[in-house]
Amino acid sequence: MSLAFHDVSCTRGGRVLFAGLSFAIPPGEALAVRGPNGVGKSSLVRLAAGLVPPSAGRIERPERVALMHEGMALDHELPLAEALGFWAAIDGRADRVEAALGAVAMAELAEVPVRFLSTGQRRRAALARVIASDSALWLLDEPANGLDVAAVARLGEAIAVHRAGGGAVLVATHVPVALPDAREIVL
Ligand SMILES: Nc1ncnc2c1ncn2[C@@H]1O[C@H](COP(=O)(O)OP(=O)(O)OP(=O)(O)O)[C@@H](O)[C@H]1O
Repeated sequence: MSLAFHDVSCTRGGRVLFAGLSFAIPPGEALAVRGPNGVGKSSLVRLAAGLVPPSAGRIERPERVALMHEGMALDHELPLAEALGFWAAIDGRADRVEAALGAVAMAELAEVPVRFLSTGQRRRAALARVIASDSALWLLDEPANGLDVAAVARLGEAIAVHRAGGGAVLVATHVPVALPDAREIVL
């Protein structure tokens, strides 16, 4: 099992966002989390990542988890490939940077400093960081925000490749992202 929530409750700012939530994402599977603004999608992703504790219940996750959310956490001063390489080296996967840049169609931007990237390019760079990490579980919070149609399609392809290799994915999204056979939770 890649990720499992057992009777999980989430309370933020004294308000219960959800309670008694149970689901599992086996290897190779995807789960889409949908719902209106402020309902708790990002909070669910943060719980899944272990960044905030559940107010009740238990969460199982694999050792290697990759999180993509609003912040990008790439060094703005470094060329893109180097900024990605910093994190990939920590993950012991420095050899994956080139392929990850190719998967998000950014190979030609490898030498461009991160601070010059456009909004959509920054999202794609964040996805490249996830791809390079070679983590069993991807947690993607609004990964399609700011992406053009072609980039959304490549996001869908990257997810499909990850799943075909036995990876699991949780996607919180407003935008339709191609997730064939994905289960869905509506908060
Ligand atoms: N650290 C916090 N302290 C208090 N309240 C919080 C905290 N973090 C989130 N909240 C509240 O919890 C609720 C859910 O927030 P969350 O970001 O999980 O929603 P969301 O479904 O991802 O929304 P959106 O679609 O707008 O991204 C919101 O009302 C938010 O104000």
